[in-house]
Amino acid sequence: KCLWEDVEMAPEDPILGVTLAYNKDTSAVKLNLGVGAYRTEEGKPFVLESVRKAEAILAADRSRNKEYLPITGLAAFNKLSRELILENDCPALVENRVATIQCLSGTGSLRVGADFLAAHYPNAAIYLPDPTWGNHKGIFPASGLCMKKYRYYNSQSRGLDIEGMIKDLKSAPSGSVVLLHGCAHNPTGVDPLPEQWEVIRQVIRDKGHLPFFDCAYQGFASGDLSQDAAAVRSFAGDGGELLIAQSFAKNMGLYGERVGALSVVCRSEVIAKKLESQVKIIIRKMYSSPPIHGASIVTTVLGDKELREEWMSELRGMANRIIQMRKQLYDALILRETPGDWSHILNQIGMFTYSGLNKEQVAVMTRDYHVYMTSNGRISMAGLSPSTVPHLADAIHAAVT
Ligand SMILES: Cc1[nH+]cc(COP(=O)(O)O)c(CN[C@@H](CCC(=O)O)C(=O)O)c1O
Repeated sequence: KCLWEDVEMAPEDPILGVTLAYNKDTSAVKLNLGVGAYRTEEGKPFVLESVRKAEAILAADRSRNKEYLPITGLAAFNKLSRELILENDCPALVENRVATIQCLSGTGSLRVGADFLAAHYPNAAIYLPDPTWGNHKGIFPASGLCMKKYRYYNSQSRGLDIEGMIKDLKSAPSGSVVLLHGCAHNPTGVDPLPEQWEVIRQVIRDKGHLPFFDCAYQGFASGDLSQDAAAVRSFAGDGGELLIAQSFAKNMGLYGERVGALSVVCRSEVIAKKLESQVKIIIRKMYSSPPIHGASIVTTVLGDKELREEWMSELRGMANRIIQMRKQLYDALILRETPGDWSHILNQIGMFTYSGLNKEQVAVMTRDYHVYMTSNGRISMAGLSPSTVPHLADAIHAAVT
């Protein structure tokens, strides 16, 4: 018998596998609305102008080399990244209480954070919103954390189940880890209102829970970096501990560069230094040090006033295009008198519409209209353009009538 003959063929990832199926489809009208990656009106991936300019600056700089970065990554990147998510005058920053470590994009930041918690915050379960980004359910158990869930989405109202969420957070054992989406909740596109965030924050602090923010879409949801960071900042400003995973995949279009950061807000500078030293031990044995190029792009863009301004306007442009697609899809369904209330398409925030279509309806749309999306009914709005909205509306209409 050959070695590994009995190894099972693993299933494709529910999100990334959609793209593989899409690529195999030869139809001229196929639509990839699966992976959360921005596309232009022409349906093409988008390299931001501010990023191209930053890369030109880097390429022209003959003093640069390809030496190893420190285990914690590019120091200038770490500083700029934490200042982006937290306000410069945030007490935690002013008192130097934040340890920031460059990691492999959002996924890597979550995984390093999870390994850190498994080692230094043992016996606590991590509570995930129901539903949540699929890979959360892979990352945390891989680090050895016990996973629980808290109610989040109300499928009847298609809104936040704030009562259920608060009840579950209150009944969780004190000191539990609570995973929160900073903005643009994936897959529902439903975010707490500012006043609801304040209730959530108070319950978490009263219970001594440890909040872990996953911030993969800062600036991408509303187009405004501060608005999208408001929830995280309210926690960081209250003096308690906090973990933050950041990603520059979407908001700077650096998907394949794998640029992100894990920040741990502590109660003192001394504790932050000790935590950083322990996170270094975890990273050294995992991948030793992070890639230099993407972090250098982010540092160049954020560190230059003009490039940062240009980036912010490109960010608003991407967010606005997605909002336009929401309006056009909604109008197309109204025009077709498609049965059902579709106002959630307009009310949801960020890249995704959580359509409410079930997996059978999704299967019909794929089979008959070559529309590719995740089986939970999530539609990546960035995959749409004015010319393809009618095709998607036809597919949804057929699926629900
Ligand atoms: C909430 C959330 N957190 C973290 C990440 C990780 O992103 P990265 O920085 O690239 O490691 C993503 C990407 N999720 C979209 C991209 C594809 C994926 O699943 O990965 C998605 O949900 O389509 C998220 O949606």
